[in-house]
Amino acid sequence: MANETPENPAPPSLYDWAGGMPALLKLTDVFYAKVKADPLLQPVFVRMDPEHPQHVAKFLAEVFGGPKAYSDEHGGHAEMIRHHLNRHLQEKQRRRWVELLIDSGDDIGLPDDPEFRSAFVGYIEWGTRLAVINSQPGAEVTEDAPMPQWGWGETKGPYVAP
Ligand code: HEM
Repeated sequence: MANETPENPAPPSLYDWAGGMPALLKLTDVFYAKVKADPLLQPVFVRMDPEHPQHVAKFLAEVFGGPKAYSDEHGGHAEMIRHHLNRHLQEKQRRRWVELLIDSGDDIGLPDDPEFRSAFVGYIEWGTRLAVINSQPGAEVTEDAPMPQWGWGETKGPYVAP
């Protein structure tokens, strides 16, 4: 961050604020259990790879400023897009995906300060809408698409008590 000083350090990454890899692994574990039991989403994930929850946790970790494990081990952004091609995802399925992920965040005690949740939901809205777009007929993969990097956005940092 450009203006950081010892008195005014850079804010933590969303990854660190969320609780790092243990929190994201717990989040996707709880989330995909809900997905598998959900009538709208169950058919979409019927052939889900058993490691899918861990892969998505690594993807989220990287987007939120954590280790670059999804890029190094699983093919990066292009590979994520490839998994969504021709899935014909519908808006109502996207909405349910978002709802269940937020519910899972509450279940595992993900930080619930307004600043974190606003940044988290901002990414989830953006990412799920892209997933739907990339699942429609004719969508193509851009091989060198960079991994998104998500920060605090307009809130500029975590909640600080008055
Ligand atoms: C922020 C939004 C999203 C992110 C970050 C995300 C991330 C990912 C990643 C990383 C993979 C590949 C996993 C791997 O490498 O094994 C994947 C696959 C997949 N995603 Fe998403 N996804 C998002 C939204 C959605 C939505 C909204 C749906 C459906 C409603 C969806 C359905 C799927 C399906 C069906 C697969 C393939 C699962 C399998 O065959 O194992 N995704 N997603």
